[in-house]
Amino acid sequence: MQLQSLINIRRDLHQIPELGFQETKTQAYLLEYIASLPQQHLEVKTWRTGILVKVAGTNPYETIAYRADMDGLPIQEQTDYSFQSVHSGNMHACGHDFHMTIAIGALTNLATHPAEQNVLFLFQPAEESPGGALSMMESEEMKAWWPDKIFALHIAPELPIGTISSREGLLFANTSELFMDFKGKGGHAAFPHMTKDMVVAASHLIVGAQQIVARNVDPLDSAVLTFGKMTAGHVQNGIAETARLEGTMRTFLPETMERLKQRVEALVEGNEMIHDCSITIDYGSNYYQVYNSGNLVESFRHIVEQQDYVYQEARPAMTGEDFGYMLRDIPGFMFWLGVDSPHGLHHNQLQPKEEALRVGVDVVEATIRNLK
Ligand SMILES: CC(=O)N[C@@H](CCC[C@H](N)C(=O)O)C(=O)O
Repeated sequence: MQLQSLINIRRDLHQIPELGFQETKTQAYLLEYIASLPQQHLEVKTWRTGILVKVAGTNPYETIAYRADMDGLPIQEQTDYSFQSVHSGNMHACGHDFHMTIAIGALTNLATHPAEQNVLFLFQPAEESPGGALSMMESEEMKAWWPDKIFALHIAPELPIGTISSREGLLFANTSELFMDFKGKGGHAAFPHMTKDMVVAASHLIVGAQQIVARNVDPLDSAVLTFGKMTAGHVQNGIAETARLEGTMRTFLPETMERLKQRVEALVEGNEMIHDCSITIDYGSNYYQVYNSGNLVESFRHIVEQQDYVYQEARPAMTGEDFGYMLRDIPGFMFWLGVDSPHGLHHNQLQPKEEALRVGVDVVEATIRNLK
């Protein structure tokens, strides 16, 4: 498939980012494209807003799957692209437009020149939140086409084009979302003694939370607790009755996540007493670590090097991915694809270079055909 065709598809998808399990336009776009391919080797199913495409092999001894996530993020795009998101407030700021386009590129080639084994393309909704991998795996559609091996990629803004990076074992962390709702008593800014100020309570909790990792996690282990969003109050001269914190926790060890949750709960109890308020905790969605199968990563490294791309050993990252659930039950791996963007993942100016689409398709197709 020509680079320009890949670019056109990526740009179309980039314009219509949709949040988890709302990917109806994205699904319709992909289904229309898939229907335009030669159909003799293809079978297509939908599951919620996702799609499963099976390409029959010429001498099938197993099924290998490639998974592409489909959802965008609730971020207002600030790029100067002529093909900016037309869904105000949503953006493909995590590269899922790339992931889907690369799947489409490899699928297009395989539809006319199938591999020996069966290939399953999984277009999976809701990676960012609330997580689609686990429920997709539990669906009748996926159970009927259960693969023997699986892999996926993620764009890496900090790596140059042509560089591929992965590692055996742990690649991404265990994650838990963290939502806290504060309820106190609002009032006039001039009468603080008659109120329970939730701006102060939430600020106090944020500062206290900075000690949780620093003083409860073994320095040789790793964890992160980040609050990415804080909302409270209505007016500059009023005292806020409610506040909400939204964040995420990341750990390399599953047991460290349990420790973080215990300490968060203790901190919340303490803050309720100090500020005479109520605080509820919701852990939202939790993702299982991404743990790569060693022998498959080794085979993958050979495939990358045979294609004259650069293979670089990755460090584990505190990113999360619900693809971890797929790797928990199916041998496989995930890798980083260099896209050389000056701005990183989840940034409102993420601008991956489109030449990386060609590299992605080459590597995915070669992996499907040659992974041992
Ligand atoms: C690759 C990537 O950026 N993934 C997301 C996954 C988010 C999981 C969940 N919504 C959370 O925030 O815990 C990430 O932020 O790492």
